[in-house]
Amino acid sequence: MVSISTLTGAKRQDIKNVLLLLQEFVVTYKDNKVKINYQSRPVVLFLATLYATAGFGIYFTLRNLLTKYNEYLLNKKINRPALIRQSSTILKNGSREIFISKGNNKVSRIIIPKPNLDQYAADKYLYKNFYINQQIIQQSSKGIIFNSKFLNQLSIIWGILIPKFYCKNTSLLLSQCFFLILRTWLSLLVAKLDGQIVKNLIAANGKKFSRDLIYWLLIAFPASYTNAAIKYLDNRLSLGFRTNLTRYIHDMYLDKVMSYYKVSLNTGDPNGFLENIDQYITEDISKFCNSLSGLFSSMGKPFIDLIFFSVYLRDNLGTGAIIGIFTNYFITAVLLKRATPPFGKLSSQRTHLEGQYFNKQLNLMNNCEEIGFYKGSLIEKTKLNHTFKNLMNHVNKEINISFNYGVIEDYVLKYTWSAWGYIFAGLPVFLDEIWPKQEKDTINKEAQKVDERKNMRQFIINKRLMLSLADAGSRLMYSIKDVNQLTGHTDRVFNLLTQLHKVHSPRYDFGSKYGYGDIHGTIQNNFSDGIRFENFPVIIPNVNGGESTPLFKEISIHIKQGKNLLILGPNGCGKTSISRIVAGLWPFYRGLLSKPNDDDMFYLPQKTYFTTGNLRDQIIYPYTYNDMLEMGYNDDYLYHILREVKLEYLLKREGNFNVVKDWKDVFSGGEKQRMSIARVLFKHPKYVILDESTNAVSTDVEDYLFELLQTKGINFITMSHRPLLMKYHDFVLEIKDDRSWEFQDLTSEENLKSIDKEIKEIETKLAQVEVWEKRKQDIELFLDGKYNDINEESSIDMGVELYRREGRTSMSS
Ligand SMILES: Nc1ncnc2c1ncn2[C@@H]1O[C@H](COP(=O)(O)OP(=O)(O)OP(=O)(O)O)[C@@H](O)[C@H]1O
Repeated sequence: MVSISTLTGAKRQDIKNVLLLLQEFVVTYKDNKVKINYQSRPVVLFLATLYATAGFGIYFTLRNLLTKYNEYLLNKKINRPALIRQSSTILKNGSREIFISKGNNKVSRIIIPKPNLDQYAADKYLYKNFYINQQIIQQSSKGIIFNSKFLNQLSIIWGILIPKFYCKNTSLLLSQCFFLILRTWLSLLVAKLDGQIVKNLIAANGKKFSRDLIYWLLIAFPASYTNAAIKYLDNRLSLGFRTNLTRYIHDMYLDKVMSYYKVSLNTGDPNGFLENIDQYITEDISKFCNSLSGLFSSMGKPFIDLIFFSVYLRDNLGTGAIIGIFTNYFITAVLLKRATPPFGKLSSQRTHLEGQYFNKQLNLMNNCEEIGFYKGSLIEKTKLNHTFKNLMNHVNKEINISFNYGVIEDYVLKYTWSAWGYIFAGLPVFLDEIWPKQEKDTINKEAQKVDERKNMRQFIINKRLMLSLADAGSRLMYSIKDVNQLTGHTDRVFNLLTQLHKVHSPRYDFGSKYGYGDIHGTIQNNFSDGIRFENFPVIIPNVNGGESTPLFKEISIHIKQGKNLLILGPNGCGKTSISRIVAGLWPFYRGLLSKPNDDDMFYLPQKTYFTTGNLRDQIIYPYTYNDMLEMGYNDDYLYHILREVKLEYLLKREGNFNVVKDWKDVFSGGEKQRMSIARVLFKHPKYVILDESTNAVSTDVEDYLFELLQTKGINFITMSHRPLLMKYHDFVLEIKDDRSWEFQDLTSEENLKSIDKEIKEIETKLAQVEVWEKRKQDIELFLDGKYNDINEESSIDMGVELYRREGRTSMSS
């Protein structure tokens, strides 16, 4: 503790003064001189905020307790919650039920409403028509008074953000508006109170000063509450927008149409091509939602301020002053708008470049092993540096442009407008000063003092309001930059939605000029008698659509139920392309394709995909653990499957099925393929399409796996370039180098005979080889001088031939 006696004289005096002042406050309050009006605005507002806070607190606590109780019941119902990870089930009403692991062996349940597929079909035309309208507008610019591409785009996206009036986002938006108005009103009260406090101070009216100080502290509570509420609602609104938009996109992106695949091939249309779509879905949407919700507070608040303050100031300063202020605002706003660089475009370019850099890094991570083997560090570094340099150049350019603009903007908005504010706030004071001068002598001194205090109070209020007005105006101007940035984000999000709608169309043909080509092929699903191709062309989807040349001549074959087909052909002849068309990844331009139900078919791609998750998830992919339980299977069954594909040691090694690893890096090439076959056994489809699915396993394991599939009664269509696989198949479709094809029934009498004949021929040739090997040994012995036991059939001529071939120089031996 510092004793007062130890301080210097001046400091001691200061402290004494403060203590005296405090004492005066206490005494005045004790003497009940300070009269608090309990019906005054600050008190009412304070109490209202207090009650509202308590009300909300009780409501949210009850709600949390209810949610926790429901989760408790749910976790009790589910025996092994820790095993349920990211699983989803479709409920009867079409909504999706998702269980999300919360750690501590607990899960929470989330319901995602059923997507409205009709809406996507209808919305497609909004995006298509937008571009058609834009083209028309560009062609005939006359006659259209007002057209804003940005506002048109935003109005279309708005339908996703707020799909109907009675929804969560509407209530958030209305609450936001309420708090924005409340804040402006509170600012007015604060300005008045400010003026009052200064007036009391000048008048040295301790009683009123204390009262107003109490009011000030009381009103600070609702004011702070309102400010926090605006920020809170801002974040919640952004989250609400993002949820709606992301769900809308996910529903289109990840449904049966497989837009995620089609978008990746959407390279034909240079305007529509979405590079780094992952960045569009993650970063761009988030930025768009943040900047849109932020704009409500950054524009809404100054806008409401401008209206409120100017109405109030008009009463104090007169209409002329308000017109003067707004004329100044308008002129500077127009000038500044002209000087504003294209921030939206710049920010959209930066996002694009950042995406490129991010993806190059991701590519390095995903392929680190391969790059390591190739010793490709240097070239990867060069590429990364190049992309980074592009990004840095752009950011530099942006910083430079922003600097110049920043100087002008700050000078005009911060200082010129404030100076203008001072002038107008001071006007009534100066005018009052000038006007009563003639009667100066007649006015008594006391009245003059009262007038001065009044003037001071009015000046303080006006100054505060004027500065707030200038601040509101400048914030509105600053938000032009935000609007510009929002324009860039909106354009990117709109482009994403347009492309998704384009590829989502069933008639989408991958990049023809308008994206919707002539797809005339007929697909007959639920075909019960195997698979049938009639005049089936294999066409690579491209700008020419169905008109481009098929990879090989059109096929017409029928593989009956229970039979297996082998498709043979050299690299790049189009084997995988057949499965792409059958699986619906590529469009079917012409002909007829009859195939079983989608549920009865399973495709094993050349490159096995491993999902993030545990060992179990790898076997049951694409099913979830919940699905597995519903299908009546358990972990014992999975162990049985692992044994069948000779991978049971994995379970022993890893310990249990719940081990989570990056499985693509853990499994060897052969293990990956055996794991794929395990998936087939789990799914047990009628047909499986195997695309080089056994080329990494040894021939004995390959034999075993094919026999396993046969014993399980699973039919297969195998794509390969190894004729050896014929023995497991009934038919072979061989694609030749000249794009022709040959179809053989390996089980026909004729074929069986020719195979027998071929086997005999091979056996004869093998026997011959054995004879030749024996003779060769005899000759070697002869040449080495050990001629005692040469076979009679061996000849000197053969020896000479061998001698010449092996380049010996002397025949002395
Ligand atoms: N998206 C695409 N754009 C352009 N060409 C493609 C595309 N996809 C495949 N192709 C081409 O189509 C041809 C057939 O490819 P496909 O993958 O069907 O061959 P494949 O017979 O399965 O070859 P492999 O035996 O090497 O697996 C190839 O020449 C390939 O380059």
